[in-house]
Amino acid sequence: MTPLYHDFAGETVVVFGGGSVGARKARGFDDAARVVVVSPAFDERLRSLAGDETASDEGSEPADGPSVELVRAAPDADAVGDWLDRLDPALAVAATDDAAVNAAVESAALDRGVLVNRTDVSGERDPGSVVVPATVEDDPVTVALSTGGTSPALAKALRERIEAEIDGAGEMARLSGEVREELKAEGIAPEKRREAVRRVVRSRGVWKALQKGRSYGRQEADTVIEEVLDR
Ligand SMILES: C[C@@]1(CC(=O)O)c2cc3[nH]c(cc4nc(cc5[nH]c(cc(n2)[C@H]1CCC(=O)O)[C@@](C)(CC(=O)O)[C@@H]5CCC(=O)O)C(CC(=O)O)=C4CCC(=O)O)c(CCC(=O)O)c3CC(=O)O
Ligand SMILES: NC(=O)C1=CN([C@@H]2O[C@H](COP(=O)(O)OP(=O)(O)OC[C@H]3O[C@@H](n4cnc5c(N)ncnc54)[C@H](O)[C@@H]3O)[C@@H](O)[C@H]2O)C=CC1
Repeated sequence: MTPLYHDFAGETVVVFGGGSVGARKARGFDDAARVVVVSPAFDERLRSLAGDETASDEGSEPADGPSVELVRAAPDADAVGDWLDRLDPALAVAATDDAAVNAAVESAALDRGVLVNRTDVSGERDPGSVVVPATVEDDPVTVALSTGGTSPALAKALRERIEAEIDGAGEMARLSGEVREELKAEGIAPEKRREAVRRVVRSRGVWKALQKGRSYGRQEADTVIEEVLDR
């Protein structure tokens, strides 16, 4: 499997199954995509995510923009293809507790060239079938972690470790991004510029100073940069 970051902005993600797994997957996509959950019943978390009043009957049009919409229906294996044709999603998530329905979601999605996430199987996937990784975010930094479907519990445990490990990475990304743009604009020779940026992102002093605040981090970074540029 090859890890990729995919932007679902403006796309629809359909989740079949409104239980605890469907709720977790829906939450993973609702920042960017329009998420439609098709299920006869909905987990408490989904109802609060969507607001009860948005639960609508089969056939109504989804809203524009990122959102979670709950559609009350229990398509059988033969019907899931029609749902995909109607909703035209970029990704379908099979998260029902009915293996036949999940299998039908997978094959109907693969037939239509729609990405599919089968939540009830692990290990090897068919081409076009994706896994949802454990993720850590410190904007604009994101870490995605998969055990290749072998051990989701380990993915979760490793995610918790990394969360602590990359504390402050978002600030560091902004600071070092700013530094590299400035050094480029100043016309510093590429080799020196790269060395300066490499030293900043590895400097314990800069990481520590950033915890106190952006301007402290900037000061410490400037000291490191001056050393490299020898000015
Ligand atoms: C293959 C995959 C398909 C997919 O869903 O994409 C899949 C499949 C299955 N998960 C199962 C169980 C559990 N899943 C979790 C948790 C997570 N599962 C996630 C992803 C994936 N799960 C994909 C592989 C990812 C990889 O490559 O590592 C995470 C990372 C992302 C997310 O889902 O958001 C999220 C952690 C998020 C976080 O915390 O950061 C826990 C832990 C817990 O609940 O505490 C348990 C219980 C412990 C255990 O069983 O390990 C079962 C058995 C169901 C049963 O027994 O019936 C199956 C199906 C099977 O194994 O057949
Ligand atoms: N990938 C993962 O991280 C995990 C996956 N699983 C797997 O995911 C599946 C779902 O787990 P839970 O959410 O805990 O189960 P659950 O029983 O809480 O939820 C299943 C949902 O599917 C709905 N449903 C049933 N028939 C349907 C149909 N024809 N169309 C649409 N929705 C339908 C039910 O109403 C219910 O809301 C299980 O089969 C399990 O094997 C379980 C734990 C973790």
